[in-house]
Amino acid sequence: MDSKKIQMPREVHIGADVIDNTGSICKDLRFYDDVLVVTGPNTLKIGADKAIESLEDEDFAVDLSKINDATSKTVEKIEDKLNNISLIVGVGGGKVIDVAKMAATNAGIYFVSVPTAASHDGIASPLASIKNNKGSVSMTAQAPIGVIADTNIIRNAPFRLLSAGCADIVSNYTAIKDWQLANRLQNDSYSESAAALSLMTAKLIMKSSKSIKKGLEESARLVVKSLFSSGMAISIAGSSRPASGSEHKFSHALDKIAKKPALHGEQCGVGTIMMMSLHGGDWEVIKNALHDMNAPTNAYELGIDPDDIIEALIMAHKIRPERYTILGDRGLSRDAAKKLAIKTGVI
Ligand SMILES: NC(=O)c1ccc[n+]([C@@H]2O[C@H](COP(=O)([O-])OP(=O)(O)OC[C@H]3O[C@@H](n4cnc5c(N)ncnc54)[C@H](O)[C@@H]3O)[C@@H](O)[C@H]2O)c1
Ligand SMILES: O=P(O)(O)OC[C@@H](O)CO
Ligand SMILES: [Zn+2]
Repeated sequence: MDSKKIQMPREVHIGADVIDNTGSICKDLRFYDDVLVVTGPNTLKIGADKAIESLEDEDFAVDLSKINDATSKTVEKIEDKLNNISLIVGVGGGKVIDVAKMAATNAGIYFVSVPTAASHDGIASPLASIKNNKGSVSMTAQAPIGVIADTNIIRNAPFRLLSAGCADIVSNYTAIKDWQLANRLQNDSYSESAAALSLMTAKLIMKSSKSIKKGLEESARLVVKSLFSSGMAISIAGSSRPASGSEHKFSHALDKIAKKPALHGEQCGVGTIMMMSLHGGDWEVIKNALHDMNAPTNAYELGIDPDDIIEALIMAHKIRPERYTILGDRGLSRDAAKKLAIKTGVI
């Protein structure tokens, strides 16, 4: 049997105000050289400023880069700024984390993940979703050496971001069904332990759907821990298969088609409702749980034109065609796509 490599973070810090310990955590991780902090336009004041202050208090020389998207061009721009830098600290949402992770991987240096929102399960995973001229590509990257998730910042982030994180976890249900199908029909390699961890995480978040509340530290902590364990399922599998199937293809297609896409997790949640119906599963349970979590369940709540939903359903199978799912090789016809979206109340 082939050998297997599993990458995990070395230290994970979850709690109120842990961002103020960024400097000492980086010292404990044995870093002492120059550090580049990567952040986004909204997250500089919310998080990056605090991380920089803490790093400077511990005598790190800190450089700063602000980014707006997660494209391969932006990754290259960050790589160009890495002279004498031995560590990148990414402070922000999923796009910031992915760019920082990918640039550090390409440059052969380390990366610390400081999520300011619990909106996606890439906070600790060894993958980065980067857009290039072919669309979104899931790229192998180094797992962060450390994760610093400040639940005070995360609980005060717009509640929509937390709901999106829950929906990204709910999508594990259809991702696992797709993975099992690909294993049966295409002999794709499958990991029982990765699938079990991914499903257990999705079940836990579904069970808690009514108790996840705006502004609560306990809710922020629960979602961060669940995103972390979903990311660990990705680590064990060595690919995003335990957390990304047909519902993610639909979301990636919407990112290409919609004038103003919704949040990644929100789109994946709506995709899960429809893909669960295609799998013959209980899509109403998924829909009700998403509703309880305040996540969108239809085109109107996503702020997306119903015609774009249909187009994305028709295009979805062409995204990452090597990843076999319930959409098969030919995907949905226009009539079937329309029927599915109407039946599930998405349009
Ligand atoms: N690498 C992986 O394994 C993985 C997993 C899941 C998702 N992803 C990727 O992550 C991205 C989605 O992440 P996202 O939903 O965070 O999107 P995003 O990075 O675009 O962030 C959404 C918005 O929230 C803002 N924001 C973040 N924290 C905030 C805070 N505390 N207060 C106010 N605003 C805040 C950001 O500035 C941004 O405007 C997608 O590109 C997706 O493909 C990657
Ligand atoms: O490989 P992708 O489809 O980008 O998926 C990664 C992540 O979004 C899983 O939740
Ligand atoms: Zn996702």
